[in-house]
Amino acid sequence: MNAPWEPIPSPYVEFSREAWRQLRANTPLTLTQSDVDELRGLRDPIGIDEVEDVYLPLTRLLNLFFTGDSGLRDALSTFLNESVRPTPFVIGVAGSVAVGKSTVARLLQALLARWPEHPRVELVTTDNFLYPNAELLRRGLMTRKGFPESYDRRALLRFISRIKAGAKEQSIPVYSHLEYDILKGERQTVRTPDILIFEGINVLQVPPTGSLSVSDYFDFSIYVDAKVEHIREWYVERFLALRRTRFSDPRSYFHAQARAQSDPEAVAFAQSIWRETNERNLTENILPTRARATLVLHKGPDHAVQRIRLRRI
Ligand SMILES: Nc1ncnc2c1ncn2[C@@H]1O[C@H](COP(=O)(O)OP(=O)(O)O)[C@@H](O)[C@H]1O
Ligand SMILES: CC(C)(COP(=O)(O)O)[C@@H](O)C(=O)NCCC(=O)O
Repeated sequence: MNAPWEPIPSPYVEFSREAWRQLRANTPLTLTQSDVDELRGLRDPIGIDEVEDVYLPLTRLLNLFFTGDSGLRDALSTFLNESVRPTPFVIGVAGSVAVGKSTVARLLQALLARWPEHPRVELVTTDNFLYPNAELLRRGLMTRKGFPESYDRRALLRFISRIKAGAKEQSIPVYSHLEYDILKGERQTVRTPDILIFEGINVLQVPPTGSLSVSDYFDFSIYVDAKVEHIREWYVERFLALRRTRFSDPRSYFHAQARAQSDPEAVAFAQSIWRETNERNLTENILPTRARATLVLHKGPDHAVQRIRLRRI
């Protein structure tokens, strides 16, 4: 019998950025710096070198997994003695608020769509499935936005299971960061793609016992990781940048507040939203899901990916 202190082998293999970039093989660079500038989030300094070092090897790996999927489908077809049709390959992208998930997701969408095997790549963010503010207020959840209970989990599950079941198209709600709410009367149409990227803080959440969760439908998942103290800084810096830009739009939820607050008051306000909502959610709900990801991208203090961990078992 093994002694209780014997270590459990890690399911991951870890790469430095230098080692990972060698795995690009001959994957061509299909984006320019100005494409990257359009795709990156506010205050995300990502450059073309990072696309080459980190994201080209990653798209090569994803393409290999995508192609390998047809082998499993053939096995199932043989077993069932009927043809099993392809379903969209679903990639989950998880991680804290302000860690830069949306840049990763948009870059992957642009890069993967340039491969001939899977030209149709859709990107859906889970904020579209948040309850509207009126419902969050009714449930006493307005300061818990982003926590698992602030999402319509049945709608999330219905969406992803219909995608996998081959529904031609679906209409889903639309969340606006500007208005900080679900938009009344607006819908996004999602046509069943070759690849679906499903991005959101809680996509790797485990379901309550006995039920399914969206991650049960993932073919691959990515956790975007960084130290909590770095993400906190990024959140506050981004809040201040938004205050100088998007919050000046009268439609912005934070418009009146941004005008009334002094600079130090704005910093204290951003720090309090971070502390009371986002950091709590990170430590209680998001970070514990990291161990479930197929791949972990670890960012350093300058936002750049430094280390990559890939599940090999
Ligand atoms: N209050 C806000 N107003 C306008 N845009 C915002 C606001 N908060 C976040 N965003 C934008 O929404 C996107 C998603 O942000 P977030 O959920 O924190 O994820 P991440 O930073 O990991 O991509 C980012 O592009 C960010 O710039
Ligand atoms: C909308 C979010 C919950 C992110 O949602 P996601 O797309 O990751 O499901 C987050 O950006 C947010 O607004 N959090 C609430 C606290 C805050 O204002 O930062």
